Amino acid sequence: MIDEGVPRRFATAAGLAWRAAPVTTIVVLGATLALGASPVGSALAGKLLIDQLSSGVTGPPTTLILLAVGLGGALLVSYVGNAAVSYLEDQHARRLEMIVQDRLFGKLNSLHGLELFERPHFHDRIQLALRAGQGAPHQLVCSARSLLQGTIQLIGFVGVLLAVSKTAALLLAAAAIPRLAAERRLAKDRVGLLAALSPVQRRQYFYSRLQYEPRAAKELRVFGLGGFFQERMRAELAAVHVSQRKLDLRILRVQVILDAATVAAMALAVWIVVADVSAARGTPGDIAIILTALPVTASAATAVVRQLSVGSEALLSIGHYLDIMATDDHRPTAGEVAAPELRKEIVFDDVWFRYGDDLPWVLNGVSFRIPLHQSVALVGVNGAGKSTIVKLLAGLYQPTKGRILWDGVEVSRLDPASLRRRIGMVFQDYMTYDLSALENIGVGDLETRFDLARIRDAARLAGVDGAVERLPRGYDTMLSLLHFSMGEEDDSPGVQLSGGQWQRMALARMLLRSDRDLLILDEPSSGLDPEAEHQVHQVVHEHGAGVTRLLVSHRLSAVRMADHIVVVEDGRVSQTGSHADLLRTGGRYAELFRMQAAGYQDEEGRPGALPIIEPTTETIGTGPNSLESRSAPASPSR
Ligand SMILES: Nc1ncnc2c1ncn2[C@@H]1O[C@H](COP(=O)(O)OP(=O)(O)OP(=O)(O)O)[C@@H](O)[C@H]1O
Repeated sequence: MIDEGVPRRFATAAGLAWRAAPVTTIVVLGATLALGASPVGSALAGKLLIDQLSSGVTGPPTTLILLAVGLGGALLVSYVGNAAVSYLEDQHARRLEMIVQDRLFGKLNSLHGLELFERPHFHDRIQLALRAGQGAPHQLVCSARSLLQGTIQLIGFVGVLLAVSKTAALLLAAAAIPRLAAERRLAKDRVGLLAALSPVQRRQYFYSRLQYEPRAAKELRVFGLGGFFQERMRAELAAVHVSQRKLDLRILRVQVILDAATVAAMALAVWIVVADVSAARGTPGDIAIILTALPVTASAATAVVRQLSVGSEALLSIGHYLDIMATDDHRPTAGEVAAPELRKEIVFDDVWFRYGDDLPWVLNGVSFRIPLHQSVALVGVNGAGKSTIVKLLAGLYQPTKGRILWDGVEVSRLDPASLRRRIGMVFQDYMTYDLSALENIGVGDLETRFDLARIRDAARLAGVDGAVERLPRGYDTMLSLLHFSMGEEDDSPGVQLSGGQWQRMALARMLLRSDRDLLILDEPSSGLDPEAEHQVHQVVHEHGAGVTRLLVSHRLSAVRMADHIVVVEDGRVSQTGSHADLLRTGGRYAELFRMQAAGYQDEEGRPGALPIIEPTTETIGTGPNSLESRSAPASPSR
């Protein structure tokens, strides 16, 4: 929320500006003082020149020369100085942008949980903070500079005006007061509108992206949805425009009234001075300086008020930046203990969880154990809570009630980064990065991301090495439909893998971490054909032997190899045991298993063309049936 105090916001902006470029800040400050004084200097030099020439007294030529040089110098400072300061400000703005961006993204990357990233409000706040972060500190620095420059100018000219005519000076000052109040109000309205429009703009962005993203292009064309989303995008944009137009109209109305009042005050002031000079209460130089000073004073006053308004708008926006920087992960105990090597077991002890206070319970007291060096498979129907269990174990959410224990220490007390270094994981909704094939696997372990030999080993185990080798640039091929073009001319379509091949890339990414304490595989083979799926599980089984594993799969033929099977129903554990135990005792698992097995049997009850797969000793990556000798079905898990 934007409830940070103005001094705090100002201190933040000034601190950022100073850290971005201290020398530039000092130079700009000095130049600002000179620029603020130069118009007053040139006006005074002009008045003195005119008075000197019109007095008829022939003074020494040195006075005239000095006045002319002074006038020229003041003009030079204001012209050249403005260009130089504007150059320095642009440099300053870039450094400021870099610092603010570093801090904002540093903050976002330091948030360990997923909760915040799934909230629309948080996304709106990020957008506002990014916008504020990019523009507001610089806006504030510029307006502070302009304010200083304008104030010096104003003080100088008001001094001149006071010397020439007090009434004229007071008149102009009076005209500036309502402008000040109105601009402050409008600044608040502008920032308020920005925040109010954020959700609308988010939706508009979402609908617009759908119309050009390659991932959505298929369905949009097949279902003929282009016009539908275009219309929705249009409606959101129209709503944005209506609100903006309302504010623009209000600003226009206020400004027309204020400008008219200023012009009237100026006309009155000129009339007063002209009357004074006609009555021999002034000199021709007074008229010259008043004619220069009046418009400059009026525009300096307007500029000062405007800069106050721009500055306060920037200060309000900085509230959004501070808001994100102050965001916490609601993890009061996290980070106290570095995750130790797993020596005994992981225990889910009466774990309850729901995704929000107003949402239903997803886990209702889940308890089970994952003993060291053993494999546990989670089984259950869609929505039973399996992926939620997995995400809780990885520390991406915290249990609402109950405990998850890593060798007796609550996972919520462990430093999340150290915990994740001990885990290798494949997600059900794995990522497909717009990076090279090498990096797509290499990001699984950043420390060895350029170690081609290790990456190839992982790819071979996952059965995708051959497919990658056949790509136009092998492991250096960019895997992206919208690949990062190498130049203007390079507009060839990017390379994409099939759904199954992508899944194997995700598996290879995890296999780079197969030396970790715990491997978590959430539906690692859903996009693979049955034989490939069996082989993937075989690899995980053989390669992961001796590693503690948690596996989620709907294919019960794949989980039967697990040491323990945990059946999850409606957020509860309904059965545990080995495959044989569970078949013997009957119940939900036996029911599901028989149902799936029946699908693979012919009418006489014999195994059909796709048998329930028993573990074999076949090695992945070699032989005619190796994964990579066959192309995977194009059926991504998402
Ligand atoms: N981020 C989320 N926010 C709110 N609800 C969620 C979220 N993720 C999952 N859920 C809900 O939690 C319940 C359990 O989901 P979960 O993904 O854990 O089930 P699952 O057993 O893995 O299902 P599947 O077999 O379909 O993958 C579902 O009702 C789902 O709607």
